[in-house]
Amino acid sequence: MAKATPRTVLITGCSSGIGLRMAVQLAQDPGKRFHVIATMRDLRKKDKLEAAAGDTLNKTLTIQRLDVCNDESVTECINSLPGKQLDVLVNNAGVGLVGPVESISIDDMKRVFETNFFGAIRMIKAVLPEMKKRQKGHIVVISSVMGLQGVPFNDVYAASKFAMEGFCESLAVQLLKFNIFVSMVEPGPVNTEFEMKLMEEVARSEFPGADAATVRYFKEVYLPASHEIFTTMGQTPESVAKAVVNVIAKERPPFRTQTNTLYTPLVALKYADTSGDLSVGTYYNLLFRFTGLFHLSMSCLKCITCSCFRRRVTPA
Ligand SMILES: NC(=O)C1=CN([C@@H]2O[C@H](COP(=O)(O)OP(=O)(O)OC[C@H]3O[C@@H](n4cnc5c(N)ncnc54)[C@H](OP(=O)(O)O)[C@@H]3O)[C@@H](O)[C@H]2O)C=CC1
Ligand SMILES: CC1=C(/C=C/C(C)=C/C=C/C(C)=C/C=O)C(C)(C)CCC1
Repeated sequence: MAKATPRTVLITGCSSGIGLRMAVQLAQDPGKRFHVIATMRDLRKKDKLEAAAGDTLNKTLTIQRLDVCNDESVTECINSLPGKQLDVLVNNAGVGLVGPVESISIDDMKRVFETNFFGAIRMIKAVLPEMKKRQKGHIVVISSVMGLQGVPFNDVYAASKFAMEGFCESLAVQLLKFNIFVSMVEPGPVNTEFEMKLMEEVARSEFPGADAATVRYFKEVYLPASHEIFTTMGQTPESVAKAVVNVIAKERPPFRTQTNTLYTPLVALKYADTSGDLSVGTYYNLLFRFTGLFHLSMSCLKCITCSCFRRRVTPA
């Protein structure tokens, strides 16, 4: 039987982290099912991807410039594709933002929405006409657990991911009529440059406009706890990439995929109590009341939700 033509997959934000790993895993697919257009806004950063891509470079993986915040850049990149056609779009490019809201300028907040929300929508708008014409396509969004459940001091970042979730939940229904699938991938903390970039910004800020108590809660309570979460629960970008490859490979891809089972119970709290008090109260307790016991409570959480525990309760 003749081999199927590889599907063209365009990924945004491939200079580092999850984007880079997704690009490489798809390009190295043993069945050669994909041709990857790995994009980044600054081609001076392409060395790391080139090295990781190895001999797939310019075979199953090509690198192109694309800034999701720039109309011309997006048009130029899409127009350069044969027939302007794309089978899978992976919206991965994203930026974080942490800190007390009082100290964050509206311009900085807008920058987060420009990338995480409008950037992804700019991409979706650019590929939809062709996908609809061909009645075929898959749009993947690297959302976050913070697109489902807020986390203190991440208010604006969480809002940008919630916005994406609402947008895609609405769009997915209409697109099914055109045989186009939408998939949200929701990782918990992932050990990429993401956290380091945030910590660099935090180190530079003097938190203008925020009161001393809030700054103290942020620096002395939230930051160490958050670091602990990345250490105890953080996934590798490779494992998130693997989850995305599985989603892309499915004939009927799921709408939602959480990649970190350790984090799932924290998200589930809001569905267990529709008043929302259970999740707000639990986050409050974890952050402010059990701070001394934080390490222990995280270990308990890990124990309750880890896969070895599940294995014991699954019938043989
Ligand atoms: N790390 C984590 O804990 C989690 C991350 N996520 C999400 O995963 C995605 C990838 O993040 P991750 O790999 O961790 O972080 P990285 O910081 O390693 O990667 C982010 C990527 O986005 C790119 N990017 C930023 N702005 C633009 C833009 N305007 N146009 C094109 N590319 C851009 C960056 O490029 P450049 O190098 O030029 O800045 C970089 O390649 C993001 O959407 C993030 O929100 C979700 C859950 C958890
Ligand atoms: C779970 C939890 C916390 C931190 C969660 C963090 C830091 C999650 C990070 C998720 C990321 C980085 C998603 C990216 O999109 C707190 C508030 C410390 C204490 C309460 C319980």
